[in-house]
Amino acid sequence: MMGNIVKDSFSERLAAMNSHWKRYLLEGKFEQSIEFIVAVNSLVDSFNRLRMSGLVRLCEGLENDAFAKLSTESAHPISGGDQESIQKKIDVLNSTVESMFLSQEACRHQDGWRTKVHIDARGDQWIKPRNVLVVADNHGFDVANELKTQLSFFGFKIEIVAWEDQPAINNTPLAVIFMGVNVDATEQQLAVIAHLHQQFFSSQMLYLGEPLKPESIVKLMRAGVDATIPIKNHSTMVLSRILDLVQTAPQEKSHVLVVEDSRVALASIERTLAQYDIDTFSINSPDKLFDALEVYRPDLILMDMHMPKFNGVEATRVLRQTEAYATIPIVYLSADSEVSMQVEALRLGGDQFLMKPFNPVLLAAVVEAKISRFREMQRSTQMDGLTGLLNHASSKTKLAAMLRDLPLGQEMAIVMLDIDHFKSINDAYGHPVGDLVIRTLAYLLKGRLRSIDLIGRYGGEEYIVGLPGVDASQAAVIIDKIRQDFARFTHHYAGGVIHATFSAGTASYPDLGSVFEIIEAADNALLQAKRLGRNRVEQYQSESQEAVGL
Ligand SMILES: Nc1nc2c(ncn2[C@@H]2O[C@H](COP(=O)(O)OP(=O)(O)OP(=O)(O)O)[C@@H](O)[C@H]2O)c(=O)[nH]1
Repeated sequence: MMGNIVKDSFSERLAAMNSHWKRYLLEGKFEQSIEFIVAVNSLVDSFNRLRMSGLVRLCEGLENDAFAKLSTESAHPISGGDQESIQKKIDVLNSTVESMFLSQEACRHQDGWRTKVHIDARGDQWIKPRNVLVVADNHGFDVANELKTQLSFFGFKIEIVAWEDQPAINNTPLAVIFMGVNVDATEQQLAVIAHLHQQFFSSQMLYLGEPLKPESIVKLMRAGVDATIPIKNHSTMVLSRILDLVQTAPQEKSHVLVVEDSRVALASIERTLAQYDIDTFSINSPDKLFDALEVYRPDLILMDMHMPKFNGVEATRVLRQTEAYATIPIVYLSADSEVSMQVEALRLGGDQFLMKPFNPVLLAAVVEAKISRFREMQRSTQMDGLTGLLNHASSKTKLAAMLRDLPLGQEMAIVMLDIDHFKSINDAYGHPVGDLVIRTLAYLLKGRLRSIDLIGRYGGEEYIVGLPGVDASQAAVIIDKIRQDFARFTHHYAGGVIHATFSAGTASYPDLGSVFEIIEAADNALLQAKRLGRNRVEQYQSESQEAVGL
């Protein structure tokens, strides 16, 4: 299960943190306390990647307390009172994680990549149950109800309560949305926010209100609000925030290629990076660099400056001449403190210089920061700015990779979708309203399809979807449900409301063998859907070369 992959990536870190703390309690050594702090820090990072802001805060509270009490070498073992204070925070963290994942597992239906996906194309598997709590007053009820209607199209269960009511909720909500329609939050409302924040620590807290003054925003944040959203933006911003929460896929592990000829230095680098869950592959000479890059495909190279044959800067200059490695981050390690040499090394293509012996916390922080910026940069070239979906080129590349990695015997459907008469929407209501419709369909697809599915913006008002484990006719059923809901969806804009529809065509592997053929066939089925009157889904059938409609 995808949920388990997410859980495993940090449950291992949580277990490591607990075991470091137990070891410290037994022996009370300074080094063990540092290992414990490093493990807490790695857990913060893990929750950060998963955007679990509540758990991040809980962990940071523990980290700060641990730093304050454990970082003085002469203070060890620390007093019983200090141990108890840290223990309490660890207990709260453990029980919050446990209760949160028990409730999430109960309502999660996502399947993993390599498991056979059991398709019930009629069923509710495709509408993921998610609950959102909305807190509103009389002025906000209209907006809250409108939000409820909109979010329910995306498969959310919304409960609206008044500010003064106590919500009777058993499961932690994915998000709590506070409506502050007319004025700044009152002291009582801030108290309600703080109370719900304490009760649902891991939920995303959003405040939807009039444009707020910075001091009002600070007050809300102190009470536990994660983000404030101007009310006029609500339909797009709230949807995108909430869909981001349910779409967060586990971050891929970071991979670092270490080029280092000293065995001692290498062992220490590998141990440090492993503690941060960073994978390493090591070579002892730069002449093996290209072979290693080819097989390992790292996100960063950690390179010793002084090695036999040729040095780190020369190796970097060679690498930078190859297009594939022109931007990969390179961090040098060196015992040489001469500034002019460091400046020259950076000028010739390196990204950062770290001194040996290195500080483990700093090494891991530099490696993670560089990798995350590198990935962000790669992402921005792969993503469409308006919708946050994959763009045309990367959709095709990813679909080819999905087909290549498809488990033996599994089908995969590709769907082409196109909004109907979109030109006339633009002409009648203007480009920004057209953009809103484009974005809403993107959100609807993101909200309704699984996180293993591929969703791309193929052209202006055209989308491409890849559904592993699904054949063309099952895909047609799934997309047809989304089509019906999209046609009913009310798009709100400054001048009123409009409705829009889309047409779609489906085709699948193994009826057709290559991504190119499947896309072409799905596109033909889409054209057929347009010819037959639009607002419908057609399925490509290879035998008759005729598209079959639903
Ligand atoms: N608002 C907006 N419009 C876009 C964008 N990209 C493309 N378009 C417009 O989308 C329209 C596409 O129109 P057509 O390809 O003629 O098709 P259509 O009007 O949707 O008609 P059918 O597809 O035949 O139902 C063009 O007017 C483009 O200018 C975008 O990012 N935003």
